[in-house]
Amino acid sequence: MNIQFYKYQGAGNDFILIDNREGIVSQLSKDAVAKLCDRRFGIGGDGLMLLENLPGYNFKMVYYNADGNEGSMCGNGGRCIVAFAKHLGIIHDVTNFLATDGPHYAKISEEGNWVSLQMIDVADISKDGEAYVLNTGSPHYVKQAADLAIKDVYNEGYAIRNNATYKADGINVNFVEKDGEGYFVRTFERGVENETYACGTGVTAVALAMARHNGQFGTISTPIKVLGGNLNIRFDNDGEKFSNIFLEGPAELVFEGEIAV
Ligand SMILES: N[C@H](CCC[C@H](N)C(=O)O)C(=O)O
Repeated sequence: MNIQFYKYQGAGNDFILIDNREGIVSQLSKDAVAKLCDRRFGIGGDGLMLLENLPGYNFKMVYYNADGNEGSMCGNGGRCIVAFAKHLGIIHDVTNFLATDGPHYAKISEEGNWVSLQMIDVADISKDGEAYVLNTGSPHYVKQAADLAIKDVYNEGYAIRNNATYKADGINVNFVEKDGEGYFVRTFERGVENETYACGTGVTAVALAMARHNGQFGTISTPIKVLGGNLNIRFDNDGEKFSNIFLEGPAELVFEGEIAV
């Protein structure tokens, strides 16, 4: 069977999107998703999403990592599926959709290529040595680093993601370095099992962890540079929890086509 797909990217984190409102895709096997996401044997992508109907919401986001496993929340994927919903005419400037970690509110620019996505509130941040560990919809490990541009993110990220603490459930590993008013971040992603060009829940985790680290309270805006572009995170920190967290950045349709599944 041939299905129509759309390829999106947000700061270089790229995704395959399928309009599944009519239920054309009933069951995607792990192998089928992995093949579609393969950059040589398929379309290529860090993940694949189905946009589905759900009463009470504009749509439901179903997210798979590139290895074919159903993933947890994906921030850049969330921004891309909002742009996709606008492209399909399902929404205009605001939306309320359901993802695996709960409801998400988002705002999209008139041109449809800039998305501000609300993320779940975060109260718990723990430490693993010097690193911070927190869940922003997906689990993240945040570690400060020097000379990040030349760091071996693959091997160091791989070693942390596969150590005794994290091997079973996996974790996304973010390295962060101060950069002007904000930060530069590189991420080894669980489920892709490689470094990606950007990770939305990851830069969100970094912004919160750095606010905790630096004892910053109130309303905070943190620009973050990643390999694939620039993102911004806005949030409130009252000392008890982080709320009104928004991940902001570009989301663009790259191409569309048909593929056999
Ligand atoms: N790229 C994603 C993260 C995907 C989460 C996935 N790697 C997992 O831990 O299941 C983002 O922009 O937030």
